[in-house]
Amino acid sequence: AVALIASASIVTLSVPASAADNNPYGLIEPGHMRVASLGDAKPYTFTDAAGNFTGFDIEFFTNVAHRLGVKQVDFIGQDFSGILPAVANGQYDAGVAAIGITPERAKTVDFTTGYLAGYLSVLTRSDTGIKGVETLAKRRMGVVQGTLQESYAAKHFLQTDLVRFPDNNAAISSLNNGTLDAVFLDYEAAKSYADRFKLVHAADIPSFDAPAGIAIAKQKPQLKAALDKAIKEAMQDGTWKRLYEKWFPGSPMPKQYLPAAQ
Ligand SMILES: NC(=O)CC[C@H](NC[C@@]1(O)OC[C@@H](O)[C@@H](O)[C@@H]1O)C(=O)O
Repeated sequence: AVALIASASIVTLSVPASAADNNPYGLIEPGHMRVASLGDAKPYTFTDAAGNFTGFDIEFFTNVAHRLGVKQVDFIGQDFSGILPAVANGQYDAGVAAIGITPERAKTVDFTTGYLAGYLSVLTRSDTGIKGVETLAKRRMGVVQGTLQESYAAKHFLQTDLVRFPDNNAAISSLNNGTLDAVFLDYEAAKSYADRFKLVHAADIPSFDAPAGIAIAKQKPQLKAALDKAIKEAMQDGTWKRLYEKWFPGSPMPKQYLPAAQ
């Protein structure tokens, strides 16, 4: 038999050096970042009265992006459950919204090093009699789809009716109109909604094993390395501490993000 020797001609598409140079982080648009975030997770990420995104995560990320030389950072509101898939498919350069780093989520996206560790909190009304997690049985509790609160509640609050919502606002309005007995969300957001609507803090569950990180698409090692470096710099020069005190006044401060003793 005649052996057909296939001559594989290897075509190397050489990307012009300039293209690689002016977009080392593989951004959708060089020098510009499109970031998926939330409008209703005050004080982490939210839109103010003028419709501008602000909050701890927003200001911290913007500071970090500027350290990468990225001048223009645009935040776009998304339902939480849509953020990671949209970051993974390149619709956004990053996802920033107090997104806890977990092995499950790291199958879809890559995360930077963590920048915020805190609690998951149960929020209720003063008339429900809910005092702690033991009093959640047979009650209706709202969670935002795709959050750690959803997976934690599904695993641990087996006697509780879980109702899934696209965002915090929808869940909180159901709590306020009485169709829910509680909502399970992040500690600082719970505090903000409690102040605004005279709601009551019922329980805090530590989530230190899943600190919030910046979500980026996989296969972007230069972007990840640059973001990690900038995050560490922002912690070391006291930026992180200043922003934490600005947005979470009076809250216990995790030690691991403070300037290391020189
Ligand atoms: N913005 C949201 O609704 C995110 C909800 C939820 N945040 C959990 C968390 O990242 O919030 C910030 C810190 O307290 C972390 O320790 C915590 O895991 C999550 O990642 O699912």
